[in-house]
Amino acid sequence: MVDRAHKPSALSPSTTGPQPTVHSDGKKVTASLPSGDSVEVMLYGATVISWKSNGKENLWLSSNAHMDGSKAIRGGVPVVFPNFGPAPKNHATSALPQHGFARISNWEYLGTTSSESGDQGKGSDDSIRLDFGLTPNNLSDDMRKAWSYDFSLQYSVTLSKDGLQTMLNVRNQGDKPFDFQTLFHTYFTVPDISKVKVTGLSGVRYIDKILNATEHDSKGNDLRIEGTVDRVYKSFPQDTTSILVDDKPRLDVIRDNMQDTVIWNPWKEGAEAIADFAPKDGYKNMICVEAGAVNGWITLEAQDGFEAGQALKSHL
Ligand SMILES: O=P(O)(O)OC[C@H]1O[C@H](O)[C@H](O)[C@@H](O)[C@@H]1O
Repeated sequence: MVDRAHKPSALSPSTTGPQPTVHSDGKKVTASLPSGDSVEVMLYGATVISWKSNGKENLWLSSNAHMDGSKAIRGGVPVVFPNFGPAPKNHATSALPQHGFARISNWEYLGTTSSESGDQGKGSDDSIRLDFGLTPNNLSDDMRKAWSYDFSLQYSVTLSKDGLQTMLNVRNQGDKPFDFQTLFHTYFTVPDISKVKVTGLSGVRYIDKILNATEHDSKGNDLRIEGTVDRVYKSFPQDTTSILVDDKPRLDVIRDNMQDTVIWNPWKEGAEAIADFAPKDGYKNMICVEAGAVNGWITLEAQDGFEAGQALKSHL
């Protein structure tokens, strides 16, 4: 799957209608649709750093984010694998850093597929998929030693009008099972956190990481952010979590084969303590809604595969 030959960095122009454009400079892949939607993905971490709908940004990116591959990128959509949070002691992931190695490894760009559904006029492509791959060959020696399983990841980022889908395909290429967690650590930008409501949490139990990881029942359907929030909502009955601004839908996160969602805002104190979080009052303009499989571990048998993801919809 990830051995697929590299594809050309730009699609050839066509006479059939407006076409998506794709550009890769070896560090970043950028794709745009005729509708004014665009996405930028760094090969470092396969981190989506920008997703625009109609030219308007949906994601938050720290102005102090490290873009040189020296540290996980603070903002956008970092990919968490194979452990979420600090790795537990006495576990196969114990020697790995917080949130694993996927967000701090250099991925390969595998190529592009565009498709037409006819919505934007005859002959025009209205979605474009960018594929990225990661295998042990792409890991640093330290990471390979710390987690020595034979795996492959294919990460597909599909841009469509008002939508972005991210799908992760995990394969165990080896002869012994491994356990993993995964999550899309999506930082959304919002105009004013005091006007934000998160819905779709009704009836979901959560682990509150700032209350000694104690478990609670969500009260009511809506969550307002009025201080530090760091919660793992687990085993959702419903697929969609939404961000509303002034009671109007702004963004939807639709899980596909992922049961959990982390809601995180570091607030003032947290932002102060995170060196690459800038500006320091940026917590007023962001919220992380992180779809994942992080409550417990997924065991992948030898030669088995797992696929899961999220579809993001923008109402901007
Ligand atoms: O600072 P990072 O390693 O990027 O982690 C940022 C945050 O990620 C998740 O949302 C966790 O639930 C938080 O506990 C953590 O602080």
